[in-house]
Amino acid sequence: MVLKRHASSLESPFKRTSVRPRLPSRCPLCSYSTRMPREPKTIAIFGGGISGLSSAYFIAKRFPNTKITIYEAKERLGGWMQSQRVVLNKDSLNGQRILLEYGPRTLRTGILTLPTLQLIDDLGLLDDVRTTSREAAASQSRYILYPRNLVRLPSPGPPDFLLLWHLWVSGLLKGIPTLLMEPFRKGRPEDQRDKDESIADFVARRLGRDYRVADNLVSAVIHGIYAGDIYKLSAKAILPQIWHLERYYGSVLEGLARLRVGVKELTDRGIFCTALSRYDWDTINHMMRDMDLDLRVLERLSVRETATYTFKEGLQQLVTRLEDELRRKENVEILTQTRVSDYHLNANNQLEVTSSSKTSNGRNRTFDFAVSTLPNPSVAPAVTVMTVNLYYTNPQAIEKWRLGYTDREKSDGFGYLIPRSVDLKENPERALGVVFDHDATQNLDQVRGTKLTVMLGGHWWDGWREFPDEKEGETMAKSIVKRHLGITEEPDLCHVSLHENCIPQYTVGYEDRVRSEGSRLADLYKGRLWVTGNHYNGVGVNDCIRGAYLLAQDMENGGWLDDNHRIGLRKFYDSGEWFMGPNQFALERTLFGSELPKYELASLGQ
Ligand SMILES: C=Cc1c2[nH]c(c1C)Cc1[nH]c(c(CCC(=O)O)c1C)Cc1[nH]c(c(C)c1CCC(=O)O)Cc1[nH]c(c(C)c1C=C)C2
Repeated sequence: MVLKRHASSLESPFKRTSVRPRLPSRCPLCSYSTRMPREPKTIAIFGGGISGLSSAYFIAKRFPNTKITIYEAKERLGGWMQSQRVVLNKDSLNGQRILLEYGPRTLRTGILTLPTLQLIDDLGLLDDVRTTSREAAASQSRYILYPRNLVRLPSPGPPDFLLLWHLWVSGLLKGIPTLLMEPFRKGRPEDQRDKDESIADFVARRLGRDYRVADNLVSAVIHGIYAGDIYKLSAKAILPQIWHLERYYGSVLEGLARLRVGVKELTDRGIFCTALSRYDWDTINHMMRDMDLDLRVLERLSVRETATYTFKEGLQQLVTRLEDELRRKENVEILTQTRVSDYHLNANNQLEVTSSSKTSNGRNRTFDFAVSTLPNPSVAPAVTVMTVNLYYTNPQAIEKWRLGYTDREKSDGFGYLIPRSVDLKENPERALGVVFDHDATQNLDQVRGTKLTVMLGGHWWDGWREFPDEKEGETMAKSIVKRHLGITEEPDLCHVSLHENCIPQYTVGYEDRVRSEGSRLADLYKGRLWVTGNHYNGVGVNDCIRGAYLLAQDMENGGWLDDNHRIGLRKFYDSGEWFMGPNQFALERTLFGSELPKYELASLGQ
C-alpha cells in the first residue's frame, strides 16, 4: 500500500489546514536572498549518531546527486545506541548469547513515528522487528519505588480496587485530591500568559502550591525520559499540551472539558481527540502525504496493537543497517575518528570545514551546505547517565513479594522508577530506576533469565566532574537490586556503560534560547548551516529520525532554494495555535483506508 493514496482522506476534512506550513511573518530567519542551485553539490554532516545517519539517508534520498560527507569523532557510529550479544559462560547453557542493550532499548509506535517506519521499510528490517504488545505485562505493569517498596501503578482498563487501595496506603498519591480544586484555581495573570516555568512549579501551582504530586509522580516519569530535574526542566517545552490548555482556559481540567464538548459529536462516534499544535498537525499531514510505505509495516507496528518494539539484534541493527546502506551509496562518504574542529563561511559563501583525525590534523574542505547534529550546550545542557546491565540465569531472581500487590499473571513488567521524593539517604547510589529487560524487550534471547538494567545519575550528578568507574557502578547496581528486589546472588553477566552528556535538558526558557540561537546561526552562516538532533527535536530515537526526515523534506520543498532560512528549526516558529483534533488511534485508522468524517478542528481559542 502506498500511503499517498490515503493522504486525501486525511486532508479533506480539515479545510483550514494549509497544504504547506507557512512561516509566521514574525520569523526572524527570512532575511537572506540566495542564488542557490536547485540542489547543493556538497553537504557535510557533523555527527554520526542516529540523527546524523538518518539525516544523511533522507537527504541522499531526496538529493541523489549531492555528495554527502559524514564526520564522526568516534570510531563507531550510532552514538549511545549500542547493543551487543554477550556469551554466557555457564556450561549448562551451551554458551548462549544474551542480547544486552547499553543505551536506548525500545522504540514506541505512533503517528509521529512514521519516518522511523519508513526507514524500517526502506532498509528491509520488518522481518527482524520484535514487538511488545499493549496487552503484555511490560506495557501494563509499571512500578514506582515509594518510599522503600515497589508500588504498582494502575494499567488502562477497568479499575482494580485492591490495587488502588494498595496504591493509596503506600502514600504515593499524597496530594492527588487537590486535583479536584484545579478548575477553581486562577490561571496565569494576563501579563505572564507566555511565561515559561519549571515543571515542578507548574504542577504545584495548579494544585495550590502543593509539590507532593510533582515530587512523587511527575518526577518519576521525567526520570524515565529525561533523567532530569523537574525543578529545572521547562513546562512549556516538555508538557506543551497541558501548558497551552492552562494558557487558553486558565485551567487544565476546564480546558479539557470545554474542548471535549467542542468535539462531542466525534467522541460520540468513537473518534477520540487530543490537543494538537498547528505544527504537529501540519507535520502529520505532510508525512502522510509524503510516505511510501508497505501496509505490512503499518500492520505490524500499529499503535493499536504494539506498545514498543526493537529488532532481533537490538536497536543497534537499525544503526548497522543504516550504515551499510549509506556505505553502499557512491555519493556518501563516512569519516570516522575525524573531529570537526572549526567551520566558517568563506568569501564565496561556502562553508570551510577544518577537521582532525589520527592521520591528518587541520584538514580543510569546503561544502555548499552543512547539517550539524552536534550537541549545543548554549540551548540545552545535558546529563550523564550510567547504565548497568545485569543478567541472572535464574528467571526467578527477583523475590516476587517485592513486586508488592500483584496478581500472578502480571507479576513482572516494565520495571520501576525512583521519584525525587525518595530521600538520597535511602537512595545513596543516586539511582533513577531499573528496567526489567526480560519483560520490556521480549523474544530476543533463547533462554529466559532475569535481565535488568539499573540506571544511575542523570540530574543527580549535575555539576560532577568525575563519575563512578565500572567497579563502583557494578557495586552500586548490585546493592540497589539487593535492597529493592531482594537479589542476593551474583549476576552471571554485568556490563557498565557511562554515557556522558547523553540526554539534553530542555530547561526553563529553552524555546526562547533556541530561537535566539537560530537567529544567530542563520546570520552567521547565511543559512548554509542547519541543525537537527536531540538538542532540538526531542530526546528520543524517533524524535531524532523525525527531525532528520523533516529537515530533508524542508530542504527539498524550498528550504534550500527559497529565502526562508529555517535552518531546521521551523517548529520553533509555529503560529502557536492549538486545536482539538483526532488522536493517533483515529489518525492511524485513516492509514488503513477508513475516512475521518468531515469536521472542523476545534480551536483552543486565541
Ligand atoms: C537509557 C536511558 C534513557 C533514559 N531516557 C531515555 C533513555 C534512552 C530516553 C527515553 N526514554 C523513554 C522515552 C519516551 C518514549 C520514547 O520515545 O521511547 C525517551 C525519549 C521512555 C522509557 N524509559 C525507559 C524505557 C525502557 C523507556 C521506553 C519504553 C516505554 O516507554 O515503555 C527506562 C528508563 N530510561 C531512563 C531511565 C532512568 C529509565 C528508568 C527505568 C533514562
